Amino acid sequence: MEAEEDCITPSPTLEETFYILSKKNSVYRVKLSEKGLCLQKEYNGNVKNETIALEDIIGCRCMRSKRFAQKCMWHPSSSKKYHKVVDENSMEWDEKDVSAYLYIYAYIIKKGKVKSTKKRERMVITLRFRSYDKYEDNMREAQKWKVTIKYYMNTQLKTSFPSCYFTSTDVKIDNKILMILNPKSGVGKAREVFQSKVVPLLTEADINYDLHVTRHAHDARNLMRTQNMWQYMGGIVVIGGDGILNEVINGLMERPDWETLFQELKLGIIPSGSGNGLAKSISYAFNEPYDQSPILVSALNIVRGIATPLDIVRVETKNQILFSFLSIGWGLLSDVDIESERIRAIGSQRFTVWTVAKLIGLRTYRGTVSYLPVKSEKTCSISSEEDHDNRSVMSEEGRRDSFYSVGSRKSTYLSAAGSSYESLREDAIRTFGPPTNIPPLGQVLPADWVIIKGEFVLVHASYPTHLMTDCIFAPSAKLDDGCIWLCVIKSGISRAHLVQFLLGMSTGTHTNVPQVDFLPVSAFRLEPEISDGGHLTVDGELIELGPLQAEILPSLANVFARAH
Ligand SMILES: Nc1ncnc2c1ncn2[C@@H]1O[C@H](COP(=O)(O)OP(=O)(O)OP(=O)(O)O)[C@@H](O)[C@H]1O
Repeated sequence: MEAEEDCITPSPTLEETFYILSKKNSVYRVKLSEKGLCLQKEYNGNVKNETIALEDIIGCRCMRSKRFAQKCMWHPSSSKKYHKVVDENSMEWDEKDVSAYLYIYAYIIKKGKVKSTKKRERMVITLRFRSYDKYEDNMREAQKWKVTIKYYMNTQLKTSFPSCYFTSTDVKIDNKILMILNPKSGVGKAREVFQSKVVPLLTEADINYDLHVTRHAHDARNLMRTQNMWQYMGGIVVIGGDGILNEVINGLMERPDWETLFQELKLGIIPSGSGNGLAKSISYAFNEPYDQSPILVSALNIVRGIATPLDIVRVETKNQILFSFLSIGWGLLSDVDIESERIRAIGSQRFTVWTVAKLIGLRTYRGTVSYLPVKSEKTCSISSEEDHDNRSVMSEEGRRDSFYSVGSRKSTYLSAAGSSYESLREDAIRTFGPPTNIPPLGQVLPADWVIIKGEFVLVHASYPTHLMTDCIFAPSAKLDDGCIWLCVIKSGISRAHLVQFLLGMSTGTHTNVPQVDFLPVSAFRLEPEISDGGHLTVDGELIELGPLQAEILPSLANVFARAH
């Protein structure tokens, strides 16, 4: 007997041999350990091993035969349909068959059709338990396997995200998820995508969820602010674009309990927008084959329940505080993003078409860009011990009480420290969230800031790698590196270099183009000349043109990701 490859089975917890009735001399030895399943096929003296890693398993269900028993003990789902089964609690079972079945759902990485590409593929492993004469005894065996698999999945989750809520006795992952679907995102197919591609996975993974379909802009934001989010310790997931996730994050920041919610809650995104920058960045960070099946890969992140830290950026304008997870832009790229809205129906191609149009009549904008360079990546957040003149550093107490009114256009600084804000209107919505560590807008910046005054083609900042699926804007970024990656292009750049820059954004080579500055910073300030016009965007959403400053809040949020 020779093994093709070794199964990863460090001291298997459960082990069972299953016979294949249709093939004499063939058996499957199946071993379960905390690493996953080892399927060992023995046929005429040869041994073939296949390992299904635990992180690739999303769930399992016990079933009972509906009409007739199958002959094979396990098979990949891609092969023929063998027989019908029903849920163990169904009344439609076949009395003559005492077998119990365990269906194990896994999504494994396979080679794609194109060389060197990979993709995730569904695989269903069916184990038939029939050693005993009574169905109840066979079902007990199947249940033992199911409970053990779920226990291992749960343990993996606890290790990766200890603050998650679990009941100590029940191994079922029963935390409810809130799904927020934007029916208008992208080309308007989010509902269909959810029903056909996401719901089946949620069922296989036994995920308990509520679905909220947004009715208008700001619906998700209002929901976050006003509803009890503590019932959604399974996470909050948007089915839409980056704009709807931006609403969720800002809505959560409008709650007094924002701090604990951000610690406990996992946020997720199933892409159906036109940009989908964060969904791509998350998969890119963990080397997941996103491009082949973005929805499947993103939904798998969610059903496995593992989370990883994500940097958030605090954005301050003249009249509001915003929280951003993707980008801030002024000039060419933001103009393209906003102006191409009118051809939204053509999908993500709209960006390419509009960029070409903008290059023909290239505009520049006057203003001042200031930034605080990082001292070293990974530690580039602003230290609160630094002694800057005019800096507003808040005490822990002040931090919890800090709020800002987004309903009010005129706000007054009340605290001496300067980063606690109060609305002039009683009923205004308050924004909480961490305080600033940089001087308020309008105040002089410390000496370690770099200040550039002039005329710009664009100023664009990104914190994760991708602005859009096919735009790797900050190739060196990590989800939690504590850096804002700031790109500055001044007027005077040659057309050739600008084209090289734009083309390079799909591969990441644009960062080395001459006349392009690409810098990791902890914070920056933009002071555009309003009369020059142009668009200012945060996470791809338009905001009023005016002075703005941004600073990194390292690892403030947690996002679903296949972080191993
Ligand atoms: N039911 C709705 N009708 C109209 N607008 C909505 C609705 N629900 C949400 N919105 C608004 O739509 C905006 C864009 O949504 P979303 O980000 O989901 O899609 P997108 O713009 O196509 O994607 P991307 O941001 O990735 O480009 C959000 O800012 C949100 O305010």
